[in-house]
Amino acid sequence: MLRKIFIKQQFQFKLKISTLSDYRVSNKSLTSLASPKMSVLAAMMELVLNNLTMALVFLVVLILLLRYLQPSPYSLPPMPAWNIPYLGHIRFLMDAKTMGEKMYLKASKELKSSYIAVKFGKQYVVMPHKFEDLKEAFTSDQFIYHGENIIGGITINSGLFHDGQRWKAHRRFALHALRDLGLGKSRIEGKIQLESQKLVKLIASLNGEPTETIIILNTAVSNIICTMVFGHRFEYEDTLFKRLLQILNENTNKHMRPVFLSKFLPFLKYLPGDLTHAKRLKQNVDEIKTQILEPEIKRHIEKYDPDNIDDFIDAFIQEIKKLKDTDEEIYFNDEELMWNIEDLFFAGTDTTSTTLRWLLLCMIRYPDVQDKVRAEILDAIGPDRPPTMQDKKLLSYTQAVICEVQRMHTLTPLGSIHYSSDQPTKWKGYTLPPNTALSPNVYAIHHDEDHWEQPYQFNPNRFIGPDGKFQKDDHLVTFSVGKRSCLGESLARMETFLFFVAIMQNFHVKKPKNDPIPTLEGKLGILIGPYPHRVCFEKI
Ligand code: HEM
Repeated sequence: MLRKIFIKQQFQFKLKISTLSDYRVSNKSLTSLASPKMSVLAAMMELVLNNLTMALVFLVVLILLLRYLQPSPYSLPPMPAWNIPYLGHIRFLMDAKTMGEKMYLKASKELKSSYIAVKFGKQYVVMPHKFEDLKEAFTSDQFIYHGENIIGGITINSGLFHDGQRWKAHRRFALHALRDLGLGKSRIEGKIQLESQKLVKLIASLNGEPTETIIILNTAVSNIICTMVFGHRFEYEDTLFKRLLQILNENTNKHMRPVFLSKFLPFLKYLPGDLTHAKRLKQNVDEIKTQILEPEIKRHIEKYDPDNIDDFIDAFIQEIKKLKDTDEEIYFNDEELMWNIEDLFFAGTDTTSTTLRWLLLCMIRYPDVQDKVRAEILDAIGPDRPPTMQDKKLLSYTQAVICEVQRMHTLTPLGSIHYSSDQPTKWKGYTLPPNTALSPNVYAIHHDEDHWEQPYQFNPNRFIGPDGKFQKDDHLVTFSVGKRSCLGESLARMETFLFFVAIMQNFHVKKPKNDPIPTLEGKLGILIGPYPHRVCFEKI
């Protein structure tokens, strides 16, 4: 073998010499002016110069290749094939219809591992596909970060979605403030009841004419956040309010997904135009800030009365005053207040209204289920009395339907992305690189055959226990788990229940006679929601 290599090298050397002598013969201008030794040197120089570009390209490729092949001090869970150098598994991001959840599930099955890793650009992402692994990861402090908020080169500021001390201070404050303002108590329940009666009135005024549900449901749901944050609701025709809803809707459905994707492929921000939608998102956020939030905050500061804390803004102003000259002062000022309100609107509007839209769509697709829900409601509370949270225990089937819709139509199939710290992290025997992302495949968890019987079938009865009563299931992780789980979970549950029951108590939900049957496939945005479709509400 060695001999073969030696002969090959001798042959290549001879070839080089002969190439040089050929070159000397052909290039007379050089050889005629110099000694034979000099002419060989000059020919070599020219050859090198002529091939310098090639050599440079070769060198760069070699360096990149060596860096790519360099053994890593880190180890990762099994990775799917087709990891393109420097781009990674971008094929998983290419599906225009889904977040790739089904492809990751397929990869996890092929790799025979319930957790896998993928790479986008330089970013490693670990993906648990089982409830137990998600719970373990999110209830520890290992993946408690949400990562940097500089996206597409633009700072998208945030209080409640931030990290470290700032996030802790804001989350603690928001939980206390929302509780003191009546979350979990009858105060907020009364406001939701009032809003649901307004919604019922609005729907009744349509006289069974077909309507898109996005606007009316968004209006009702965001009025609850307005009541909590600003201390007042808006009339449905209010121009400013309509614009606020339009912006919120645009951000969730058009801008937020490309912005989040650009977190993984940061080079996109160098391309011309606004490919990442970051500029448009920022423009919208700024409009909400200047047109709605700043005037509201100003109004609250002017009328502030410490003995009359009515809403979230009042409570925040009180906190600013309380924490003046303390270490936490930096987290409580007008600017931080603004970001906290933005977060509450962003997190608390489309999530709840999209859940309600899925519920109504499923009632159209499963009329027997709709009839059973209505029969239960009418039997328990009759046609006139507005529902209360006390009625929940009487409405087991209705609760089961809500859970089944949340399971089948997961709003966030890849959950919310968390990150590890800036140090290597030990996880399940692997050493993950600093700032590894963790994105749970919630779709896979909600369709796990080892846990759910016939997971692809719509069957509310899976949430009914042997005693015929509603039975909750921890594997339904709509609001996530752990320290970063949804801050508005109890509000969202209350809203979903009270709005849904009020609609079912008053109307038959149908598709318009000549419209096609609305699809159960989801439309991709930052959440997965139903495709636009029209609904007829027939008064009972
Ligand atoms: C059906 C409605 C809702 C759903 C499905 C939902 C779901 C979620 C999910 C999956 C997360 C991510 C948790 C994680 O990072 O592990 C989250 C976070 C959050 N949600 Fe909700 N949510 C809903 C309604 C609301 C409402 C009404 C509010 C506000 C009042 C709200 C406020 C928040 C906030 C502030 C966070 C960030 C928590 C943190 O990082 O500490 N959500 N939500």
